[in-house]
Formats: sequence, structure tokens, C-alpha cells
Amino acid sequence: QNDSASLQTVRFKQNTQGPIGIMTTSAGAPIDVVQARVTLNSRLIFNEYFMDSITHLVRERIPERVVHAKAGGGFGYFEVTHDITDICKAKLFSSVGKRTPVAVRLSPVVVERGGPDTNRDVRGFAIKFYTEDGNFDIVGFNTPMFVIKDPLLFTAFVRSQKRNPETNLMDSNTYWDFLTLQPEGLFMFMIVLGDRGIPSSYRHMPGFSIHTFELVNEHGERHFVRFHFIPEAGIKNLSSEEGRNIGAVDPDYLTRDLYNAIANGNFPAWQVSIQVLTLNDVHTAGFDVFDVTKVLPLDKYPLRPLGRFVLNRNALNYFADVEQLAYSPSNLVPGILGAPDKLFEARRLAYRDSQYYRLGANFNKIAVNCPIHKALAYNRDGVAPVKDNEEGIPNYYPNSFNGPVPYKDDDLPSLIDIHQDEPDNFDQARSMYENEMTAGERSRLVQNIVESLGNAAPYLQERAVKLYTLIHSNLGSRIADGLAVNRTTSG
Ligand code: HEM
Repeated sequence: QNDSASLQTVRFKQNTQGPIGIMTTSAGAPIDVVQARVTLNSRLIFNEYFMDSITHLVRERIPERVVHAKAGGGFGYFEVTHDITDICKAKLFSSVGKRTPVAVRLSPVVVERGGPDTNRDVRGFAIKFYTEDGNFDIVGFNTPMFVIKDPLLFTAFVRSQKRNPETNLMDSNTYWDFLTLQPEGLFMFMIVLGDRGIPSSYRHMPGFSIHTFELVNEHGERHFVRFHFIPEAGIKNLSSEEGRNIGAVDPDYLTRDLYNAIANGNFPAWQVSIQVLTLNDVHTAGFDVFDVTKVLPLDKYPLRPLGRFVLNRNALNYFADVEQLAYSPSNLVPGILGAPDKLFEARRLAYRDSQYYRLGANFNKIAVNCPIHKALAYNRDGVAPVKDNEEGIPNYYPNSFNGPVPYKDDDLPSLIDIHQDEPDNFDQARSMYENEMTAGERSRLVQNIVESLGNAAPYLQERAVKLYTLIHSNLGSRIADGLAVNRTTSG
């Protein structure tokens, strides 16, 4: 193969004059490989090359993320193109033309670390902005809504979509059991099972914050926004058949495409815009605008342009720069308070916990997670990397010895209190089916649902048909017909 990704090692050779140095052990001692390779009649325990490499090899794997284990990543910048200082005082938005470095990780949800990129799945869309006030992360999806609004259901969602504990196989019964027990998720799965379920490349994939974030301006006034990221290259997707065929030949298709695009100077870029609501809009919307299972209608809350981001650099090392990336909804900066819904609150805890588990206590000291200005936290010690461990700076607060002092924000409002109802987004699902989908899109949605649901137990099929009928009678009856035809042809 002749693509940039396949030729990485060849390029390395071209860019170097010859061997880059004498090989050593991890402790830096030079190795005489001729000697070291005489192992069959010698004491292995004294062979430092063997001992150093074997003991490292068996420690090379860290836990994969419980979700979003596989990904493509890229680095670049975010640039403000439109002034929004009337609604937000965050420094990264302070002036038109201002650039902030970003790290972006794009990932299927259920697919495991070595699995196929072209599976039908939701895709994660995570951006870290390295601002002068610390890191701000938006950890979103390629769908504008999430599957549940009650965080208590998250564990059930993940387990039902992943492998059956006895068979270790993906299981259509658990998949459809969850969706039919929590029918608010069917709205998001109209996208997953529809035309947008398999992006043709990460460059052609949109992103959404989903949560409605609360922002404050210099005067302490609040606004509420959802972020949208629209690919400048346009939105493009694969059909089920294309996904299957491509995945059979190259399971890393999307990862490779992203790497090659960046390596070849065809830099992927996204337009960033926001839907903006005032406090009054929140009260008069007529529905819970913080409900992550719902979208905010674009005709009522149109997109306001904000900026764009461009990915112009690949990771220098995938493990160091992408695997070790640690995004968290709790990474917020002055001016951006986060979202007031329960799911966001749960996420503020879950990501940190996951990163302690997979990366260790000092995950924020790993280079790719470090803020651009030195963090002055009072934490010390723990597993590597500790870097300079803040040298002689006092390690407790408060202290009388010139340790870091608190930031003062006189206007700092807290997140508003909201009341959340039981989820009900059938109206939005109905409207999507009725008004937004073309006849072709509807047919392909039905076909994909029938294909997937056809593998589930009959009583789950019945439950699903009832729910789809509540969304739209036409959708329900077409699925029922499709399942009946399948039964006849297979029986
Ligand atoms: C709006 C809803 C949600 C969205 C859009 C979302 C999105 C994402 C994305 C994009 C990632 C991958 C981040 C990366 O690239 O490293 C991720 C990872 C993860 N998510 Fe979520 N998620 C949502 C809800 C939740 C909830 C409710 C929980 C648990 C309470 C949760 C727990 C996790 C965990 C533990 C990880 C792995 C984090 C790590 O180890 O770095 N997510 N999520």
C-alpha cells in the first residue's frame, strides 16, 4: 500500500541519516546485541536485554476505555470567527481571530480497541481546548441527542450493548431489550439505524455537545448553548453494505483515512456554531431544554456561528498522544459552568474515575493532558509521571509561605437549579420520521431495524413494534411487515 499511514516507517528512514544511535536498555546501558542474542546456553537472568524487554512487554497493555475504546485522533487549532463576548467571558472566545490549540479524538462507542471502524454505532466526538485558563473539554457525539437522561441507566446501557457474559458474543436480545425497556433511546437509534449510522470518514462526521451548557458573560449574565460542529467537507456516510465490505478489507478504514488526510495536508476542518437560549427561553420553551434525549429545534433556536477548528497534525506517537488523552466534562474554564442536568453531573465523576483506573493518579501530568500553563495544584506524589512534583512549592492550602492563592471571580454564578421530568421524546422522533427523512431514508431505516431486530426474540420484536407504532403508525407497520417477510423467507 502506498498511503501515508502505510509508509510511516519508510518515511522515518528517509528522514534520518542512518541509525539514530546506539541501542540501550531502559536504564540507558548500551547493548551488545551479538552477545545478548546468545541465549540458548547462557543464564537468561543476567541478560539485561532479555530481562528489560520481556518484563516491559508483559506490562505494555493498559485497560481500554470501557466505551469508545478505539479511535482516530488529530491535533490542531480552534479559531474564533464571530464575537460571542456578549454571552461568554471564557478567554478562548475573547476576540475574533484568536487561536487555541485543540486535541480531538473521534471514536465508535461499542467497538473494542481492535474492532472494525465501519460498524453501525454512535461515534464519540471529543475536543480538548488548551486555553490559558486550563483545559476545556466538550465530550460529545455525532448525534445531537443521547440515549438516556437518567445516569442510573448508563451501566445497563453499556452492558446491554456489549458482550453477553456467558457467550462473550454481541447479543441482539440484550441490545433490543434495553432499547425497548428505555424507549427514549429509540430516537437516537433512529440515527444509528438510519443513514448516519456509519460515517464514510471522520472528516465527514458532524459533532454535537448534546448537553445545554450554561455560559456567563462579564456582567454575570447567563446564556444556555448547545455546540454544533459541522464538517467543512460535508456530511457523508456509508450504506450497511459498503460498511460491511470495506470493514472486511480494512477494519481500520476511518482511522487510516484521518491519519492520511492530515499527513497529506488535506486538513479536516469543522465549523463551530451554537444554539443560544436566554433564561427566559429556558422558562418558556415548553419542554426541558436540558433533556439530553431531545434536540433543540433549529427553527426556534437557530445556529449562531462562532468559529472553526482544523486538524493539521497527527499524533507523534499514538499511545502517548491519543490513547492517553483524558477528556472529562468536568474540565471547565471560567465563563463556562457546564450543564445543569443529572447526566452531566454523573459524567463529571465517571470520566475522572475511569482515568484514575486506566492512567493512574497523575493522568493530568501526562504531556497530552497538561494545560498550556503550568498547573499549580496542591497535589503531590503518586505513580509516575510526577514530572517535577512542584519542587519546593508548599504542598498544603491554606499556608503562610506564598503557595498558590485562590482565583477570585466576584460574579461567579452557580448552575441553575432545574426540575427534570421522566423522558418522553416520541414527538421529536415522530417529527424526524415524518418531516425530516426522505422516503429513501425511511425505507433504509426500516430495513436496518428489521435486519437488527430480526435477530432478537419474538417477544422483544413485538415490544419494539408496539413502541415504533407509538412513534409513527407507518413506521410500526412497516417494521412488522418486514419482520413477517423475514420469518417467511427464513422459515
Ligand atoms: C451525553 C452523553 C454522553 C456522551 C456524549 C458521551 C461521550 C463520550 C465520549 C466521546 C467518550 C470518549 C472520550 C475519548 O475520546 O477519550 C466517552 C467515554 C466515556 N464515557 Fe461517556 N458519554 C456520555 C454519557 C456518559 C455517562 C452518563 C457516563 C457515566 C456516568 C459516561 C462514562 C464514560 C466513561 C467512563 C468513559 C471513558 C473515559 C476515559 O476512560 O477516558 N458517559 N464518553
